[in-house]
Amino acid sequence: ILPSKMLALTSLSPRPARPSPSPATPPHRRPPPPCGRIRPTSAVSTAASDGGGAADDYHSTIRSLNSHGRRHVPRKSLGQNYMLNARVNEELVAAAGVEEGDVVLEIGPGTGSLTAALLAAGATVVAVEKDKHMATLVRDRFGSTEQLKGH
Ligand SMILES: C[S@@+](CC[C@H](N)C(=O)[O-])C[C@H]1O[C@@H](n2cnc3c(N)ncnc32)[C@H](O)[C@@H]1O
Repeated sequence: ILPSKMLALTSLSPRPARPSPSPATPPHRRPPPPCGRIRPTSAVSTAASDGGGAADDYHSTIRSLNSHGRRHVPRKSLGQNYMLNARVNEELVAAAGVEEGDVVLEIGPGTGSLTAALLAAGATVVAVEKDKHMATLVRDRFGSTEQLKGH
């Protein structure tokens, strides 16, 4: 079943016809395809830029990602994509029924955007982040507070 579905999807998106290679340029001499440099902002979600969220969170997240004199490139292998819309995080926290005094285990806080909403709701957050750069970023973002325990 799966292969035929995949074929059906492929048939909905036909590839544009390739231009035939110039006879003067042998295949092994063709220049590589253009590949633009990945800008850090293009590699993260831009939910806030659609007008649906808090602009401050978007800008502070981008600043955090590029702090410490480095260019953060999200790692696909770690599923690194980040929520930039503070309102969505607030809705997630409300939907989960997180209340003052709750203890929440957050696996993979990333930039700490959901962490911020959890802390604002009065929860104590135990955050476990595998990427040491992201872990540093979260520590820097919130400073030392009894409400956040990072690992
Ligand atoms: C989808 S991103 C985080 C999203 C974040 N909660 C937000 O709202 O922006 C997933 C995070 O989990 C981290 N991560 C991936 N594998 C992990 C693991 N095994 N243990 C802890 N953190 C992990 C990644 O480094 C990344 O920061």
